Amino acid sequence: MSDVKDLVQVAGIIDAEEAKLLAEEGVDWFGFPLRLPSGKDDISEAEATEIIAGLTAPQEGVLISYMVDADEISAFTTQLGVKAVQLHGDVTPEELRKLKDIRPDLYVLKSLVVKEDNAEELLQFVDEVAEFVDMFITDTFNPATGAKGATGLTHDWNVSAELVRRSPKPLMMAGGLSPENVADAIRFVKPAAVDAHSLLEGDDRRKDRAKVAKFVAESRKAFAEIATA
Ligand SMILES: O=C(O)c1ccccc1NCC(=O)[C@H](O)[C@H](O)COP(=O)(O)O
Repeated sequence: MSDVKDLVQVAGIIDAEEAKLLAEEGVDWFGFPLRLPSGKDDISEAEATEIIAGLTAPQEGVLISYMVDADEISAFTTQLGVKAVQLHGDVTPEELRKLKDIRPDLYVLKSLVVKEDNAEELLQFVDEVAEFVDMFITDTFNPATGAKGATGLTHDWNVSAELVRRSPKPLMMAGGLSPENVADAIRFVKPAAVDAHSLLEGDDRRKDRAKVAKFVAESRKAFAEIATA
């Protein structure tokens, strides 16, 4: 997982059938939000562990977590058998440093949740923690609900683009990405990776095969374009 580039992640896997669909459509990383503060996980830890064990490289399972304690994060990733964790909570720079110290093998993604007026704060945070993080992921804040992830909302892509320019580490872009807008997002922001959840679902709240296929195809096409631009 050293040179992570042109990667497509889909988050919010709810069962083995959905994971199989995503694998068949060429998704690289599979995000499992677990132990959410709401207490309402979409999948059990046991089923997530089984799915993760069945993935074959370059496919990887990623724990999406609000945990903020390095020891707890480390223990939970070991339990699940994941090589990567996406930290969505307010983890301090000290805990990020500790996590890197105790688990140099773990690929750590830290979220940068974009609000109306916090671009400068995010840029400073990147400067502060980049050495303890392997990748950043931008996401969108929903002021109406306070949600920091899976909002289905886009944010100001100028902020994501500025974070890409500033960060010495690769950046995954997320927040309201869909089959229709992902290519424009990649061309504008030039991220190393993209991620989506809500807008790949059908009315039954499961991932829709046609939407996933188009999201992957549009992403690959745009990544190829920016590589040659
Ligand atoms: O995916 C979730 O259910 C989730 C829940 C709580 C925090 C983060 C979560 N996911 C993180 C992701 O990587 C999502 O895919 C990302 O927030 C984008 O979601 P969306 O805007 O719905 O595409």
